[in-house]
Amino acid sequence: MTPVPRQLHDALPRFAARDRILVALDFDGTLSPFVDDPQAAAPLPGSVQALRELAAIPGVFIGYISGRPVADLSRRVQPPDGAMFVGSHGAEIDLGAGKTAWIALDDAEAAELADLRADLARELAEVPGIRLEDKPAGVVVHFRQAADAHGGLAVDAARRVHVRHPRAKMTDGHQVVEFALRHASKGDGIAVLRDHVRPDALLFVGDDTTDEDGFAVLGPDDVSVKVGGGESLAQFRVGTPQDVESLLSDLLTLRREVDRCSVTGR
Ligand SMILES: O=P(O)(O)OC[C@H]1O[C@H](O[C@H]2O[C@H](CO)[C@@H](O)[C@H](O)[C@H]2O)[C@H](O)[C@@H](O)[C@@H]1O
Repeated sequence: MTPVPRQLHDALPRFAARDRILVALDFDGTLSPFVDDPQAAAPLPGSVQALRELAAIPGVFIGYISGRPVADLSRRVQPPDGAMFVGSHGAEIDLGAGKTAWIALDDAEAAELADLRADLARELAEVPGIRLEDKPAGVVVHFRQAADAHGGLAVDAARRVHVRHPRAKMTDGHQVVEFALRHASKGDGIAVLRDHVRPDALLFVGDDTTDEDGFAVLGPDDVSVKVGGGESLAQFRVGTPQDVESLLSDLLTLRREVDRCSVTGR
């Protein structure tokens, strides 16, 4: 684990000292390092442990916010009790205690998705190393395992398909192009979590283009952290999911101290 950058290190104690804090995390590229097979992605153990221990401290709430469907995300993150989930980039919500919003496509949307998927499969049939991932309201073209030139061909093919299916939202990600028939965003998801928890401050950590919608809805008391390079609205930046482990471990130490002082009155 590497130490968290100086400015973020200075901001964490203020965040940790607020009464109610919401710790919200993206999954792929943030809690989990990227891997070739999306089904093999797993959170780093230090982050899993820190989140479990944070969740057990009064006033701390944990939320996972991902492009993955909630059913996949909630199995994969090894969550603490009481954790909340935003999946499919904001289109699915699980706040626990039956407070859920699932995607149920109507017949026209289901037919559109089936057409879109078939169109992609046809266009990509001759491109080696491409994998399609199905989601409740969309489909993802993965080219992490393709040669660079083939990745370029896959992106071109995806753009051609998009012209024929303009109702779908197309988003570029890390070695993926994603199509979705429901146009929610991680900003929408964060708004739902905020409304539910009513925290004094919120920390959101993410690495991808879709996480920018989350950073965009944060306020002056909140803390935003981008993982990796590229343009970002986030206030702070770390390099890797291993750095996120360090960040969560530091936050745990700080919040334990806040809790200890509130119990002993010192
Ligand atoms: O919002 P996230 O939790 O960051 O999810 C975004 C997409 O992540 C997954 O794809 C990414 O991770 C894969 C596994 O490491 C990697 O192979 C791929 O190249 C990455 O783009 C996931 O498969 C998608 O469904 C998510 O939308």
